[in-house]
Amino acid sequence: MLELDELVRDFGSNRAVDQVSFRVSGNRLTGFVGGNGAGKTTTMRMIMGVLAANGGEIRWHGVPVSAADRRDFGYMPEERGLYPKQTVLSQLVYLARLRGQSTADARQHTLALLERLGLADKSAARLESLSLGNQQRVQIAAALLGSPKLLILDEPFSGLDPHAVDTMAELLREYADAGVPVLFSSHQLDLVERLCDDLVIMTAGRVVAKGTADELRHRDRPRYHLITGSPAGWARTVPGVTDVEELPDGARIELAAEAEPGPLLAEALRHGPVHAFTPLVPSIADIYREMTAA
Ligand SMILES: Nc1ncnc2c1ncn2[C@@H]1O[C@H](COP(=O)(O)OP(=O)(O)OP(=O)(O)O)[C@@H](O)[C@H]1O
Repeated sequence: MLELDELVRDFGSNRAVDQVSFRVSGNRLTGFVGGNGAGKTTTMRMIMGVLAANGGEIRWHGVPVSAADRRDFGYMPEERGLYPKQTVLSQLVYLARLRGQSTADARQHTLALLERLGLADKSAARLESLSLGNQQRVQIAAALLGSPKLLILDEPFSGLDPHAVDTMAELLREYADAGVPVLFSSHQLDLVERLCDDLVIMTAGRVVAKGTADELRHRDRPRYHLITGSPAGWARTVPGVTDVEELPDGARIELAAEAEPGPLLAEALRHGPVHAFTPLVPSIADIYREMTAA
């Protein structure tokens, strides 16, 4: 498990990362979201040791992370950084060898990864001759070389077509299932919703929400959509109801955190037929908007 404990980073007078604490656990995909300039990349760079922290601690399996630990971390940096003029295969084999693999293993592993990422026919091509999405896939392959014990991926899905997104999502799930903690940043909230087990939301350098996706979805007061065929303003008088948004055919109703929906439904039935009574669970995008609203 990776733990960030009160991490701080300043650029001059700008505190880009402000007392950031969260965990990235094995068997979990952790989505890292936040607006432009929220501090995600800076946090990831500190995890990788590319940037020093001004305060706080990063622990790997309970002890401060070392340079040797970081050599086992797979990293896809925001600035990408492979060589445009070199062929795909030669630079990936070179990187795998830097991670300690023999040439034969490096080649075999690289070819298997390229096959998996749909790039088998591009292995002899120069990186710069590939489409942007395919260059992105090569960057992903670079992060997965060797047997990474942790994956830190800065916007791994940007620029990928839907099939590549699915392949990438499957691949990340396999790493997580094998016990590799995965932290990935993304602005694609639908994708984060679909993929992640845990979520960290940052705004202006601070973590404003974190937890399992389910915890965050059910953190708020429960809300229900009631359809009765006529405005349900009467719901305001039901014990436990904290807010009613009347609709032409019913209402959207909020209950107090601990309130049960039974009395509300019973009262609705007393007023006439009930066509629907549905819990309204916020999406990750709803939660994100609420947590990052100025
Ligand atoms: N090398 C640097 N020098 C000065 N300021 C920096 C540097 N790197 C980042 N910053 C500042 O730190 C803050 C956080 O930036 P960061 O790139 O970490 O955000 P981010 O959440 O990754 O944003 P995005 O989603 O746009 O990539 C911003 O105010 C940014 O301008």
